[in-house]
Amino acid sequence: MKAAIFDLDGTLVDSAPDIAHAVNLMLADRGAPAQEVSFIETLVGEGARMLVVKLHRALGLPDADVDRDTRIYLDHYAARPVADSTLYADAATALPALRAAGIKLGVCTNKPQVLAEQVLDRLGLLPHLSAVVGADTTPHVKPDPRPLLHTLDLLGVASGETVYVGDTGIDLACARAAGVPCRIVDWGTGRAVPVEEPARLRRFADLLPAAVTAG
Ligand SMILES: O=C(O)COP(=O)(O)O
Ligand SMILES: [Mg+2]
Repeated sequence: MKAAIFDLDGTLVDSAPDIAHAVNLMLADRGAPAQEVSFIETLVGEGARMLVVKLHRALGLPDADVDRDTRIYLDHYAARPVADSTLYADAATALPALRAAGIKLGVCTNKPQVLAEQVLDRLGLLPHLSAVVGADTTPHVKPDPRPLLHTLDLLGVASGETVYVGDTGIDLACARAAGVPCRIVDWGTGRAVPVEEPARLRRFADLLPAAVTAG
């Protein structure tokens, strides 16, 4: 394996508290009731616009307001992107170890690129990454395979030489369409995704070549 590419929200970063904070500020702006973090977390993974589409459907808010409310939500989020977000599992130690083992690292997320880079920087992961591809880096978002294929290009690796690590069926579908092996994390929303045991990832260090040889 020459490279490992990670999804961001729900995979590397538990960003649900900050996303929920921004969503609830947007809902307050329009006089709608605040929602639980655990509910908002289930709406994440298909990009900011789809989050707002799903929220509007659940709350009976008009579709016509989706674009405006997406902008308001993203403005709130960009103003306070990393107040309560934390890294999942052993991300802080395993990513430097993977890089030290000569494995190229990238992120492919449906979060806007600049916001993704800010979050990754504040949580200390950005220096370990050779590529960050976001929702607006290419004209496409996951599950379209093209953002992931673009990440492979930036890393200079082929689909069979890498692994994509994610937390949703969107990530699985994207990886399958790109011909990239996929692992689904065993935390957060990843737990609800039905995958065979070999595709399950319990800690990032299990991606290390030594962990593979040790069985
Ligand atoms: O849906 C989003 O905004 C981002 O989600 P992702 O990092 O899991 O792709
Ligand atoms: Mg995710």
